[in-house]
Amino acid sequence: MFEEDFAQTPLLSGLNPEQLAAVTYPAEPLLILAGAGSGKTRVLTTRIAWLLHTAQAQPHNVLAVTFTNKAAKEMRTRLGAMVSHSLRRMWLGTFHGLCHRFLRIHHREADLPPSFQVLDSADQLALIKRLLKQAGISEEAVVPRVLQGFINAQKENGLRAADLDAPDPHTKRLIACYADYEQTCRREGTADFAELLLRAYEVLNARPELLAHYQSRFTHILVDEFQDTNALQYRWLTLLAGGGAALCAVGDDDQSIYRFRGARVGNMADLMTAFGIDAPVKLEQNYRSAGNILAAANAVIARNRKRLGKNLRTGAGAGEPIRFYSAADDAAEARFIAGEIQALRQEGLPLAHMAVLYRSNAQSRILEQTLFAERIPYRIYGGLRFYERAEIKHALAYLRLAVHRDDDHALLRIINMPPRGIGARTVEQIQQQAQSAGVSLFAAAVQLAGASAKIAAFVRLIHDLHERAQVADLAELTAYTVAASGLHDYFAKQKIPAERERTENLDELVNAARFFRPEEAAGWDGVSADTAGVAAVAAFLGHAALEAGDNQADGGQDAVQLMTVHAAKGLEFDAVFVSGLEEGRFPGEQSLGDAEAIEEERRLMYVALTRAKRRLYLSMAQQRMLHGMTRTGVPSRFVGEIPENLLHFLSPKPARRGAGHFDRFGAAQTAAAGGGFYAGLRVRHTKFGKGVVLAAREAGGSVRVKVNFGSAGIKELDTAFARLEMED
Ligand SMILES: Nc1ncnc2c1ncn2[C@@H]1O[C@H](COP(=O)(O)OP(=O)(O)OP(=O)(O)O)[C@@H](O)[C@H]1O
Ligand SMILES: [Mg+2]
Repeated sequence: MFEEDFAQTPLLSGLNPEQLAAVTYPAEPLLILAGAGSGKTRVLTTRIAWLLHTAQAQPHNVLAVTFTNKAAKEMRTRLGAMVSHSLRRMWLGTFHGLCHRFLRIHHREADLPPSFQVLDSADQLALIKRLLKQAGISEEAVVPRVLQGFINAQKENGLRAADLDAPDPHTKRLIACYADYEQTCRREGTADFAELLLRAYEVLNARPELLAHYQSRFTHILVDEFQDTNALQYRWLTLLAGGGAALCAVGDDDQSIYRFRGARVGNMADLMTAFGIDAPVKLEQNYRSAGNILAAANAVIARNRKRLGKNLRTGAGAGEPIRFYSAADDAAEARFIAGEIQALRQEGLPLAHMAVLYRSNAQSRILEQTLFAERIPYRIYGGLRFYERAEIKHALAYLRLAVHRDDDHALLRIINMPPRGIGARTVEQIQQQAQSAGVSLFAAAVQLAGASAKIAAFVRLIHDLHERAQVADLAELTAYTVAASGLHDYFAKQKIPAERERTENLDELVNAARFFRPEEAAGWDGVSADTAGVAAVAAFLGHAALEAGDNQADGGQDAVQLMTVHAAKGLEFDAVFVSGLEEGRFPGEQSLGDAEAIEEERRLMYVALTRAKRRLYLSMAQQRMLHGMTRTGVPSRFVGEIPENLLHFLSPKPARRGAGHFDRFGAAQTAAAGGGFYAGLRVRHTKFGKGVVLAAREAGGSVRVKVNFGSAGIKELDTAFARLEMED
C-alpha cells in the first residue's frame, strides 16, 4: 500500500527491499557485506543523497571515502544529479585525498610548512636513493625499493623510526635509514603518501579539541571498499567516528586484493565489535552481470576457504556463454582481442564500454602495440599517467621551487634541465657547500652564485618564480614557469617528433592549471577557493601528485580501457577481456605454492570476472616471451574452476553484439508528508527503538507511517495506536 509513497521519492525508487533498508537505515553504525555488483556503491551514494534530501545531514556533516579519485568524482557527479545541495563542503575523496585536505588546513598543528609538498612514490624512491648515497650505503647493502617498502609498511602500522628497535643489524640499519629519511622530509617540508595518513592521524590523536571539532562535524562517515582498508586507515576512521558518528561501511571480503599492501579483512570483524554491530546487512541480488558470468565467478570464489559467507543471485537471464580462447602465442592473443573489439564496435558497442584486463602492467605493452597497429583507440589506467611524464614532473619541480625554495629534490631534478651548463661537478660542489654549511641546496647555490655566472642565472630564475608565486594567478604562473624555465623551448627544438610532442603536454599543464578547481580536486577543496598565491600552487601540486595515482580523464575520445585487475575494482563494462590466464601469470608466479597467496589471486580473479556485464572473454597464450625466453603456458587453474557448461571454446571468429545501456537516477523533488511525519524524520518506538520514517500518509482519518528501525526491521504503523516519539 505504500508503493505510491515511494514513487513520490524518486530517490528511493528502484531499490530492492534490502537496499532500501540500508539506504534509510537509522543514524547508527552499519556494515554492509555483499558480493560484487550487488549495489553497494549505489547504496552508499543513495544513502548520502537520502540523508541530505531528508535534512538528516548537511553536506558538511558528511565524510565519504572512496578507493580511487575516479570513484570520488563519479560519486560527486551522481550526487549532484540526485540532490540540489551544493556539495562543496562535503568531504568526499580517497583516504589520501582527504588527509591531504586536512593537512593543508591544519599544517600548523601538523608542524608542516604551508606549502608542504607531496612526494609520489617515484619522488620517494629518488629521495631514498639520494639519502643512501649521502650516507655512503651501497644499493646492494640496502636495496632502495626494499627500504621504501619498509618505511611505508611502518607508517601504515602507525610506527615512527623512534618507535622501532630490532636485534639484527640489517633491520637496525633500515631503521636508521628511516630516521634519516624522516628528518630530511621534515627539513624539506615534504610528505609521502603514507605520511599524509599518519600525520593526519597523529594530529587528531594529539589534539582533543581538533578531534572534538571533527567528531561533531562529521555525523555521517561512509566508506566504500572497506575490505581493503589497512590498519592505519582503520584507526583514522574509528577515531573520527568515535564521537558517535553513524559509520556506514560497505565491503566484500571476496574482493580484498590489497593484502600485500597491508589491507586487513579482519577490520570488518573488528568494526562490528568496536561499534556494537550485531550482524552485517547483506545484499544478495546482483544487478551487474548476466547469469553465466555470475555463476562462473561464484564457482571460482567458492574454492576459497577463508570466507565470511554470502550469496549472490541474479534476476537476469543466463546470457551468452563465456568465451575462452587459447592463442598460439602472446602476439596472437593480442590480435584475437583486437579482432573481437573491432567486431563488437561494428555492432554498435562503444569502445569505452569494453575493457581489457591483465594481472600485471608489463602485459600491456603487446596489447598496446597491437591496438595501435589496428588503429583502435585505447586508454590506459594505471600506466604512465599525465602527471608522471618526465616533462610534466620537470615543470612541477620548478613550481615546487617557486613556493618552497628549499626543496632539494626538486632542485636536483631541474638544476640542469633544460641543460644550462651546470654539470655534475658543479652540482657536487653545491651539495658539499650545503652539507658543510648545513643549509638547503638552494641556499648553497645562492652562496656560490658570486663565483659562477651559470649558478647566478639559475638563482635569479628561481627568485623570479618565487616572487611571482606570491601574487600571480595559478595559470599565469604555470605559463610563465614553462616558458621562463626554458623547458618549452628546449622540447620545441628537439629533432625526434615524440620529444617535440612533449611541448603539447606542457601546454596541457597550463590548461590544467587554468581549469583547476580546488574544491573538485582529489578530495581537497582548499582553505579558500582563491586561485592566487602560494596556497593555490601548493594545492595544485598536491593534486598533481595524488592524481598521478589514478586515471587521467582526457580527451573524451571513445577508447577501449586497458588496466590491471587491481585498477578495475569497482568498475563495470559491457564486455570484458581477461587476458594472460596462464599458471605463473594469473595466478602470478610468486603465489604458486603459497595457499594464502593463491586465495588472494583467486579473489583477484573474482574481481576480474565480476567486472563484466554481458560478455566475458578469457584468453591465454600457449607461448610467451618472458625475460627474453620463450615459455610454454599452462592454462590457469582458475579457468579450470569454471564449470565447463558455462564455457564456449572459441576459434578466432567474431560474434554478434547489441548496444550498451545506462542507469539514470531521477532527481529528488518531494518528500511524502502526513500528520507531522515526513520521510527522514527520526523517531523512537518503545519496543523497536530508534527509527527513520520512510513514508507517511493520511488514510481514513489516521496517519500511517512506514519506519525503518534498523536491526528491528521496517514496520508499518498507525500513529494513532503506535507510540512514536519524534526525535528531532
Ligand atoms: N536496485 C537496482 N536496480 C537496478 N540496477 C541496480 C540496482 N542496484 C544496483 N544496480 C546497478 O548494478 C550495478 C552494480 O552496482 P554497484 O556498482 O553499486 O555494485 P557494487 O556492489 O558496488 O559492486 P562492486 O563490488 O563491484 O564494487 C550498477 O550498474 C548499478 O547501477
Ligand atoms: Mg562498488
